[in-house]
Amino acid sequence: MPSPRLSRAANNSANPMNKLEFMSLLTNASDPVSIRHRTSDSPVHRKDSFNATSSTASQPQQQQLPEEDCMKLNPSFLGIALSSLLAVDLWLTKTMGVCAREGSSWGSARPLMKLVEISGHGILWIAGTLYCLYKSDSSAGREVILNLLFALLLDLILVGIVKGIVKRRRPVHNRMDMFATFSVDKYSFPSGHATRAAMVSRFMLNHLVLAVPVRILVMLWAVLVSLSRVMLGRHNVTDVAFGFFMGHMQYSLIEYFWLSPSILPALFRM
Ligand SMILES: CC(C)=CCC/C(C)=C/CC/C(C)=C/COP(=O)(O)O
Repeated sequence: MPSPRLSRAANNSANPMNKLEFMSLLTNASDPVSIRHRTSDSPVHRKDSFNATSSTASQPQQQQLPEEDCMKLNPSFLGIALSSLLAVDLWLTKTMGVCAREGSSWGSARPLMKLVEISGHGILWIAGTLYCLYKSDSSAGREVILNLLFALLLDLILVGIVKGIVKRRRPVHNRMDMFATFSVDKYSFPSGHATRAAMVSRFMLNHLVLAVPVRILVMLWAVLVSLSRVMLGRHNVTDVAFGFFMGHMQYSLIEYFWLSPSILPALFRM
Protein backbone atom coordinates (compact mmCIF):
# COMPACT_ATOMS: atom_id res chain seq x y z
CA MET A 1 0.00 0.00 0.00
CA PRO A 2 1.57 3.35 -1.00
CA SER A 3 2.15 5.93 1.72
CA PRO A 4 -0.13 9.06 1.65
CA ARG A 5 2.87 11.28 0.90
CA LEU A 6 3.90 9.17 -2.08
CA SER A 7 0.40 9.00 -3.53
CA ARG A 8 0.04 12.85 -3.24
CA ALA A 9 3.33 13.27 -5.11
CA ALA A 10 2.12 10.88 -7.80
CA ASN A 11 -1.12 12.87 -8.13
CA ASN A 12 0.79 16.14 -8.43
CA SER A 13 2.85 14.90 -11.36
CA ALA A 14 -0.24 13.51 -13.13
CA ASN A 15 -2.44 16.58 -12.69
CA PRO A 16 -1.38 19.51 -14.97
CA MET A 17 -3.42 21.93 -12.85
CA ASN A 18 -1.27 21.25 -9.84
CA LYS A 19 1.79 21.89 -11.97
CA LEU A 20 0.42 25.27 -13.07
CA GLU A 21 -0.30 26.21 -9.49
CA PHE A 22 3.24 25.31 -8.55
CA MET A 23 4.65 27.45 -11.38
CA SER A 24 2.50 30.44 -10.48
CA LEU A 25 3.81 30.23 -6.91
CA LEU A 26 7.33 30.47 -8.27
CA THR A 27 6.70 33.78 -10.03
CA ASN A 28 7.79 36.89 -8.16
CA ALA A 29 4.84 39.17 -7.34
CA SER A 30 7.05 42.29 -7.41
CA ASP A 31 8.71 41.44 -10.73
CA PRO A 32 6.84 43.15 -13.63
CA VAL A 33 8.10 40.60 -16.16
CA SER A 34 6.82 37.70 -14.15
CA ILE A 35 3.55 39.56 -13.52
CA ARG A 36 3.07 40.04 -17.28
CA HIS A 37 3.72 36.38 -17.91
CA ARG A 38 1.60 35.12 -15.08
CA THR A 39 -0.90 32.68 -16.54
CA SER A 40 -3.99 34.39 -15.12
CA ASP A 41 -3.12 37.81 -16.65
CA SER A 42 -2.98 36.81 -20.27
CA PRO A 43 -6.11 35.75 -22.19
CA VAL A 44 -3.97 33.34 -24.20
CA HIS A 45 -2.60 31.70 -21.12
CA ARG A 46 -5.98 31.79 -19.48
CA LYS A 47 -7.31 29.84 -22.41
CA ASP A 48 -4.50 27.32 -22.03
CA SER A 49 -5.05 26.92 -18.33
CA PHE A 50 -8.77 26.50 -18.97
CA ASN A 51 -8.08 23.77 -21.49
CA ALA A 52 -5.55 22.21 -19.17
CA THR A 53 -8.19 21.85 -16.50
CA SER A 54 -11.03 20.80 -18.76
CA SER A 55 -9.31 18.37 -21.10
CA THR A 56 -7.63 15.10 -20.40
CA ALA A 57 -5.01 13.36 -22.52
CA SER A 58 -7.65 11.18 -24.17
CA GLN A 59 -10.04 14.08 -25.13
CA PRO A 60 -9.37 16.43 -28.11
CA GLN A 61 -8.50 20.04 -27.09
CA GLN A 62 -11.54 22.30 -27.46
CA GLN A 63 -11.16 25.97 -28.44
CA GLN A 64 -13.65 27.16 -25.85
CA LEU A 65 -13.38 30.73 -24.55
CA PRO A 66 -13.67 31.21 -20.82
CA GLU A 67 -16.79 33.07 -19.76
CA GLU A 68 -14.97 36.25 -18.70
CA ASP A 69 -13.49 36.68 -22.22
CA CYS A 70 -16.98 36.64 -23.77
CA MET A 71 -18.15 39.19 -21.22
CA LYS A 72 -15.31 41.48 -22.25
CA LEU A 73 -16.09 41.24 -25.97
CA ASN A 74 -19.75 42.15 -25.71
CA PRO A 75 -19.47 45.66 -24.21
CA SER A 76 -16.83 46.66 -26.75
CA PHE A 77 -19.10 45.57 -29.61
CA LEU A 78 -22.00 47.47 -28.05
CA GLY A 79 -19.71 50.43 -27.48
CA ILE A 80 -18.66 50.53 -31.13
CA ALA A 81 -22.29 50.20 -32.29
CA LEU A 82 -23.41 53.00 -29.97
CA SER A 83 -20.61 55.38 -30.92
CA SER A 84 -21.28 54.72 -34.63
CA LEU A 85 -24.99 55.47 -34.08
CA LEU A 86 -24.05 58.64 -32.20
CA ALA A 87 -21.71 59.75 -34.99
CA VAL A 88 -24.44 59.23 -37.65
CA ASP A 89 -26.94 60.95 -35.36
CA LEU A 90 -24.75 64.03 -34.90
CA TRP A 91 -23.92 64.23 -38.61
CA LEU A 92 -27.59 63.90 -39.66
CA THR A 93 -28.67 66.41 -36.99
CA LYS A 94 -26.15 68.98 -38.25
CA THR A 95 -27.01 68.35 -41.90
CA MET A 96 -30.77 68.55 -41.34
CA GLY A 97 -30.70 71.61 -39.08
CA VAL A 98 -31.34 73.86 -42.08
CA CYS A 99 -33.66 76.29 -40.23
CA ALA A 100 -31.65 76.52 -37.02
CA ARG A 101 -30.75 80.19 -37.62
CA GLU A 102 -32.02 82.96 -39.89
CA GLY A 103 -28.70 82.72 -41.71
CA SER A 104 -28.95 78.93 -42.21
CA SER A 105 -29.46 77.51 -45.71
CA TRP A 106 -33.28 77.38 -45.25
CA GLY A 107 -33.34 80.23 -42.73
CA SER A 108 -36.24 81.94 -44.51
CA ALA A 109 -38.47 78.94 -43.67
CA ARG A 110 -37.77 79.33 -39.93
CA PRO A 111 -40.95 81.36 -39.17
CA LEU A 112 -43.05 78.69 -40.93
CA MET A 113 -41.31 75.92 -38.97
CA LYS A 114 -41.98 77.82 -35.75
CA LEU A 115 -45.68 77.84 -36.63
CA VAL A 116 -45.49 74.06 -37.02
CA GLU A 117 -43.76 73.97 -33.61
CA ILE A 118 -46.63 75.95 -32.03
CA SER A 119 -49.16 73.55 -33.59
CA GLY A 120 -47.63 70.76 -31.46
CA HIS A 121 -47.12 72.77 -28.27
CA GLY A 122 -48.45 71.29 -25.03
CA ILE A 123 -50.22 74.49 -23.91
CA LEU A 124 -52.20 74.70 -27.13
CA TRP A 125 -53.28 71.05 -26.94
CA ILE A 126 -54.19 71.10 -23.25
CA ALA A 127 -56.08 74.39 -23.53
CA GLY A 128 -57.90 73.17 -26.67
CA THR A 129 -58.87 69.89 -25.00
CA LEU A 130 -60.17 71.69 -21.90
CA TYR A 131 -62.22 73.98 -24.12
CA CYS A 132 -63.70 71.00 -26.03
CA LEU A 133 -64.49 69.28 -22.73
CA TYR A 134 -66.33 72.39 -21.55
CA LYS A 135 -68.28 72.62 -24.81
CA SER A 136 -69.03 68.90 -25.16
CA ASP A 137 -72.66 67.96 -24.56
CA SER A 138 -72.58 64.19 -25.14
CA SER A 139 -71.23 61.64 -22.68
CA ALA A 140 -69.48 59.72 -25.48
CA GLY A 141 -67.71 62.92 -26.57
CA ARG A 142 -66.75 63.74 -22.97
CA GLU A 143 -65.30 60.26 -22.51
CA VAL A 144 -63.01 60.64 -25.54
CA ILE A 145 -61.94 64.19 -24.66
CA LEU A 146 -61.27 63.33 -21.03
CA ASN A 147 -59.04 60.44 -22.09
CA LEU A 148 -57.22 62.77 -24.48
CA LEU A 149 -56.64 65.17 -21.60
CA PHE A 150 -55.21 62.37 -19.45
CA ALA A 151 -53.03 61.29 -22.36
CA LEU A 152 -51.63 64.83 -22.74
CA LEU A 153 -50.90 65.13 -19.02
CA LEU A 154 -49.31 61.67 -18.90
CA ASP A 155 -47.17 62.67 -21.87
CA LEU A 156 -45.92 65.81 -20.09
CA ILE A 157 -45.04 63.79 -16.98
CA LEU A 158 -43.32 60.89 -18.77
CA VAL A 159 -41.31 63.13 -21.11
CA GLY A 160 -40.28 65.29 -18.12
CA ILE A 161 -39.11 62.19 -16.22
CA VAL A 162 -37.10 60.79 -19.14
CA LYS A 163 -35.56 64.20 -19.92
CA GLY A 164 -34.60 64.58 -16.26
CA ILE A 165 -32.99 61.13 -16.17
CA VAL A 166 -31.14 61.23 -19.51
CA LYS A 167 -30.14 64.93 -19.32
CA ARG A 168 -29.00 65.12 -22.93
CA ARG A 169 -28.14 68.65 -24.01
CA ARG A 170 -29.87 70.18 -27.03
CA PRO A 171 -27.75 70.49 -30.20
CA VAL A 172 -25.19 73.28 -30.11
CA HIS A 173 -26.79 75.09 -33.06
CA ASN A 174 -30.17 75.36 -31.26
CA ARG A 175 -31.30 78.80 -30.20
CA MET A 176 -33.42 78.47 -27.04
CA ASP A 177 -36.28 80.75 -28.13
CA MET A 178 -39.27 78.48 -27.46
CA PHE A 179 -42.17 79.94 -25.51
CA ALA A 180 -43.58 78.41 -22.30
CA THR A 181 -41.14 75.69 -21.36
CA PHE A 182 -40.42 73.79 -18.16
CA SER A 183 -36.92 73.66 -16.68
CA VAL A 184 -36.41 70.08 -17.97
CA ASP A 185 -37.00 71.38 -21.49
CA LYS A 186 -33.39 72.51 -21.59
CA TYR A 187 -32.76 68.81 -22.23
CA SER A 188 -33.50 67.25 -25.56
CA PHE A 189 -34.09 63.49 -25.13
CA PRO A 190 -36.84 62.67 -26.05
CA SER A 191 -38.60 65.34 -28.10
CA GLY A 192 -41.84 66.28 -26.34
CA HIS A 193 -43.29 67.56 -29.60
CA ALA A 194 -42.58 64.22 -31.29
CA THR A 195 -44.17 62.18 -28.47
CA ARG A 196 -47.24 64.44 -28.49
CA ALA A 197 -47.56 64.44 -32.28
CA ALA A 198 -47.32 60.64 -32.49
CA MET A 199 -49.70 60.06 -29.57
CA VAL A 200 -52.30 62.67 -30.54
CA SER A 201 -52.35 61.64 -34.20
CA ARG A 202 -52.91 57.98 -33.29
CA PHE A 203 -55.57 59.04 -30.82
CA MET A 204 -57.42 61.11 -33.43
CA LEU A 205 -57.17 58.44 -36.11
CA ASN A 206 -58.64 55.85 -33.75
CA HIS A 207 -61.31 57.85 -31.96
CA LEU A 208 -62.59 60.48 -34.39
CA VAL A 209 -64.60 59.83 -37.51
CA LEU A 210 -62.49 61.57 -40.15
CA ALA A 211 -62.61 61.67 -43.93
CA VAL A 212 -59.63 60.07 -45.69
CA PRO A 213 -58.01 63.38 -46.76
CA VAL A 214 -58.19 64.61 -43.16
CA ARG A 215 -56.68 61.34 -41.91
CA ILE A 216 -53.79 61.84 -44.33
CA LEU A 217 -53.40 65.44 -43.14
CA VAL A 218 -53.26 64.28 -39.53
CA MET A 219 -50.48 61.81 -40.37
CA LEU A 220 -48.58 64.43 -42.38
CA TRP A 221 -48.88 66.89 -39.49
CA ALA A 222 -47.34 64.38 -37.06
CA VAL A 223 -44.43 63.75 -39.43
CA LEU A 224 -43.95 67.48 -40.11
CA VAL A 225 -43.96 68.40 -36.40
CA SER A 226 -41.31 65.73 -35.76
CA LEU A 227 -39.21 66.74 -38.75
CA SER A 228 -39.41 70.42 -37.81
CA ARG A 229 -37.70 69.66 -34.46
CA VAL A 230 -34.51 68.63 -36.26
CA MET A 231 -34.83 71.34 -38.94
CA LEU A 232 -35.17 74.05 -36.27
CA GLY A 233 -32.07 72.63 -34.58
CA ARG A 234 -34.04 71.89 -31.40
CA HIS A 235 -33.29 68.17 -31.35
CA ASN A 236 -30.98 65.41 -32.47
CA VAL A 237 -32.46 62.87 -34.88
CA THR A 238 -32.44 60.14 -32.21
CA ASP A 239 -34.39 62.38 -29.78
CA VAL A 240 -37.15 62.69 -32.35
CA ALA A 241 -37.07 59.03 -33.46
CA PHE A 242 -37.30 57.85 -29.86
CA GLY A 243 -39.95 60.48 -29.09
CA PHE A 244 -42.10 59.28 -31.97
CA PHE A 245 -41.78 55.69 -30.74
CA MET A 246 -42.51 56.73 -27.15
CA GLY A 247 -45.63 58.61 -28.28
CA HIS A 248 -46.95 55.44 -29.90
CA MET A 249 -46.26 53.48 -26.72
CA GLN A 250 -48.02 56.14 -24.63
CA TYR A 251 -51.08 55.84 -26.83
CA SER A 252 -51.11 52.06 -26.28
CA LEU A 253 -50.91 52.72 -22.54
CA ILE A 254 -53.89 55.08 -22.69
CA GLU A 255 -55.87 52.51 -24.68
CA TYR A 256 -55.05 49.88 -22.08
CA PHE A 257 -56.08 52.07 -19.14
CA TRP A 258 -59.00 53.70 -20.96
CA LEU A 259 -61.18 55.66 -18.53
CA SER A 260 -64.83 54.83 -19.02
CA PRO A 261 -67.90 56.27 -17.23
CA SER A 262 -68.22 52.98 -15.32
CA ILE A 263 -64.74 53.48 -13.80
CA LEU A 264 -65.01 57.13 -12.78
CA PRO A 265 -68.72 58.09 -12.96
CA ALA A 266 -68.15 61.37 -11.07
CA LEU A 267 -65.77 62.65 -13.75
CA PHE A 268 -68.29 62.04 -16.52
CA ARG A 269 -71.23 63.72 -14.77
CA MET A 270 -69.69 67.23 -15.04
C1 LIG B 1 -51.42 73.10 -18.33
C2 LIG B 1 -49.98 72.96 -18.41
C3 LIG B 1 -49.25 72.57 -17.19
C4 LIG B 1 -49.37 73.13 -19.56
C5 LIG B 1 -47.91 73.07 -19.76
C6 LIG B 1 -47.61 72.89 -21.18
C7 LIG B 1 -46.17 73.11 -21.48
C8 LIG B 1 -45.47 74.29 -20.97
C9 LIG B 1 -45.54 72.21 -22.22
C10 LIG B 1 -44.12 72.32 -22.65
C11 LIG B 1 -44.10 72.03 -24.09
C12 LIG B 1 -42.70 72.11 -24.65
C13 LIG B 1 -42.18 73.42 -25.07
C14 LIG B 1 -41.98 70.99 -24.75
C15 LIG B 1 -40.65 70.91 -25.36
O1 LIG B 1 -40.79 70.17 -26.51
P1 LIG B 1 -39.51 69.54 -27.21
O2 LIG B 1 -40.01 68.92 -28.47
O3 LIG B 1 -38.57 70.66 -27.48
O4 LIG B 1 -38.96 68.53 -26.26
